[in-house]
Amino acid sequence: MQTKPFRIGTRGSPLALAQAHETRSRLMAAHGLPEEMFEVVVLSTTGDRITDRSLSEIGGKGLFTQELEEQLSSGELDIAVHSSKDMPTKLPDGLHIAAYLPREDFRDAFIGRTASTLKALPDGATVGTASLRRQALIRRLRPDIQLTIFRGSVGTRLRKLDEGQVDATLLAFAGLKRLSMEEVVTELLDPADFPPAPAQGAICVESRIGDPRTDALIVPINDRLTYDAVTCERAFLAALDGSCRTPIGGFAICDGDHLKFSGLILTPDGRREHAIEVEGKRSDAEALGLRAGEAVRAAAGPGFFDSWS
Ligand SMILES: NCc1[nH]cc(CCC(=O)O)c1CC(=O)O
Repeated sequence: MQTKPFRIGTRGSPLALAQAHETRSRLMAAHGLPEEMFEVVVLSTTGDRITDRSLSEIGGKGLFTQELEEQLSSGELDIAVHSSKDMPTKLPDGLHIAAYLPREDFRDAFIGRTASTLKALPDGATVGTASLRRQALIRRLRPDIQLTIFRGSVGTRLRKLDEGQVDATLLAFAGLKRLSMEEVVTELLDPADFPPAPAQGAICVESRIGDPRTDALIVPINDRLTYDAVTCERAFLAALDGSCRTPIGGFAICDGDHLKFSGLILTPDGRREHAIEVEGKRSDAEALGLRAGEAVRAAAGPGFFDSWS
């Protein structure tokens, strides 16, 4: 009997490819299947083609996922592998996140050229980042710093740093580790005062709802701790509408059956903020995230969200 290879869709950036290959390796190991059973299919997305503007300017997170999701819905792909952080909170009808791989370190990494820590940067130093969250968190700690929009792949950003375009940049530690580039990191930022983006550091597998062949393959590679933590974080984002113009940080930590979530929203200038902590049962992960999002939204009041839109 001839079996069609299982088609794994991914973007073509080095990080995306590393994530797709990790997913394939885990599938091969979980089922004892040979590499030929899996085909990694590389697609270019709108987000990959536009690299000179910030994501919020060009329309947000969906730009990295749309092409993959279209091919998934049409049956061209069996799964799509993504950075969970890049996933919109609402997925197209008929698709869902079927699994999360074991999460990598979710902290942000500081990569300094003229100083090794954020605190030690000279007055008025420049930092390159396109992330509204990182910009707001930097402004909150170091209002003197000049921010430059920095996009492109991890390699592109590190090259710009090397060329001296900025004094420092920030990247997800997880991405650097997956690319075996962690030696460039000069400081790991403490999530207590520099919370990561919700879902940072977690690879997710998106598939069609009601596709038993795919479910049978995917379910064994799901990491339940990651699933619950990221589900909570994404619920927090969803409760806040996940607008990509709102700087939002947050992370959940699972310990046995217990889950603790810490979230933060701030204004882009980093001057106003609302923090929240909730904890409870891991099985209530989604409800806890929603509750945290609703509480922080109520505490902030509508004026908080209007003040910059
Ligand atoms: N938006 C780009 C993006 N999406 C996911 C990661 C890192 C890997 C991860 O969070 O899993 C990155 C790069 C970065 O923020 O440094």
